[in-house]
Amino acid sequence: MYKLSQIPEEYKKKLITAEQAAALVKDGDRVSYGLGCAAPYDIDIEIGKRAKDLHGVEIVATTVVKDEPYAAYLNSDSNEQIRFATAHMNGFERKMSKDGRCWFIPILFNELPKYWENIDKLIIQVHPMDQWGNFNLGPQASDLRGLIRAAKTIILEVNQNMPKALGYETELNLCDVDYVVEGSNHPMPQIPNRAGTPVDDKIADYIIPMIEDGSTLQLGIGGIPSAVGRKLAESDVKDLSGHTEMLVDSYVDLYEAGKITGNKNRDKGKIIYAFAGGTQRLYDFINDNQIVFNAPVSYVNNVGVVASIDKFISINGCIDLDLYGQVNAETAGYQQISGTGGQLDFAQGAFASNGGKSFICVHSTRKFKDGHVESLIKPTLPAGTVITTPRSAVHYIVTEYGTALLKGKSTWERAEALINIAHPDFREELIKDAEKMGIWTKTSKISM
Ligand SMILES: CC(=O)SCCNC(=O)CCNC(=O)[C@H](O)C(C)(C)COP(=O)(O)OP(=O)(O)OC[C@H]1O[C@@H](n2cnc3c(N)ncnc32)[C@H](O)[C@@H]1OP(=O)(O)O
Ligand SMILES: CCCC(=O)O
Repeated sequence: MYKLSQIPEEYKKKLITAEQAAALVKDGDRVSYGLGCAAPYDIDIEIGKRAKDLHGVEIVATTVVKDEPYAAYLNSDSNEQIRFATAHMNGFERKMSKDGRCWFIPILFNELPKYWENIDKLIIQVHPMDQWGNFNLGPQASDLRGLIRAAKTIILEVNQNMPKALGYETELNLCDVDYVVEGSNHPMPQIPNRAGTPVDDKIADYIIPMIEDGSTLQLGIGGIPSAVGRKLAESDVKDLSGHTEMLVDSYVDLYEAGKITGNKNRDKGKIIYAFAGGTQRLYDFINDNQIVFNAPVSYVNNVGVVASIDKFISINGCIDLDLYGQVNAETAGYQQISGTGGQLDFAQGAFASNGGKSFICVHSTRKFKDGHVESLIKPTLPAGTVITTPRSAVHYIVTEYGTALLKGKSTWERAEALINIAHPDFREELIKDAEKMGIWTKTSKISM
């Protein structure tokens, strides 16, 4: 630790330009850009300028909330110069992956801080330093401590727009930092809540009556969880709390609607979260606010912690599922679309909670670019598909045709429950498939 009087001098000694920071990246380095809003802007631009002269650099980042390609990617020509890896894919990571430039790291999100090792340079954006020499890490405590532990060199890009996130393990002291860059204060990534489609709304309408007063909510990313948040804010349900991996604008809506009392049996009065992504309204809500409490994902997504919170409600989306109830939330065949993230953590934790429920939601069909329509409840999943939540861990599946309770159900009961919430145009075909698969009985009841 530095004495208070040493801090201004030490800060000056560590202050470098973004260009100087980028020059510290050496051939063969493994560089991390952190997670969520932590990804740097100015230093990334400078690394981009050097990209063609670099060899064998790997940039690892789990952006989730940022949908803007890195300059390091845009300005490099090949993996010989810079290659990328991520524990979760979003739009531009899917593009990098299609180009053969980005690899996926399969994770259970609650374990992520423990995975990190051999990070040569950790380069992240932070909130400006306070008088005690502490930099607030912004709203992504998530896995950052794991990265800090594993990093040989830590370079901070200070961004005055980064909200100050109160919580646990949210500060890094100047004495533990190697270099500081005062950045150009890029605005925070803006991710508005998705306007729900009529199908999202129908799905939300099935879920809302199953949420009791006094529940604690985890809402995931995507249109359906957003629709649930919006409709809950307009509903009669009351006395809600938040404990969520990703903090999104829906929580501000619920708070403003007077729905959040924080009256839960653990971390009373706090909305607990691992990382945030939303609009400026969300970042303003987070800034220096004791009500929203940022914590590492090893706590937030810990199955035991989630299980210990009564009436825990987890709502997440998926890409497709099969008649056994195996859920894929991350691939389209061989193509990685997203990631396991915390889906399995919350599915298990919510089911184990007293009065808890876990919902995995999906539209019954999808219309593809060439115009053909497929049922997203499939007899078996296509080759290459990854199982995100195994059938044993799935509680409720919800489509716009209703809810299917899978826990404790036999294979044919599952097939029956799932076909009943499949699109009516596909039910007959699915029954034939279920018969072939030996998971159908003559007594099964299906509404056509
Ligand atoms: C951050 C959190 O969610 S915390 C909660 C726990 N974590 C998780 O559940 C992680 C796994 N789940 C997820 O990532 C999401 O719920 C998803 C991806 C399954 C669904 O999210 P949504 O935003 O509703 O999905 P959306 O319909 O926009 O699809 C996302 C992308 O997948 C593509 N996609 C979706 N389904 C398919 C499909 N069957 N075939 C091909 N592409 C598909 C879409 O085209 C879109 O890609 P694009 O943006 O490049 O066009
Ligand atoms: C980084 C994990 C994000 C998710 O759970 O979707």
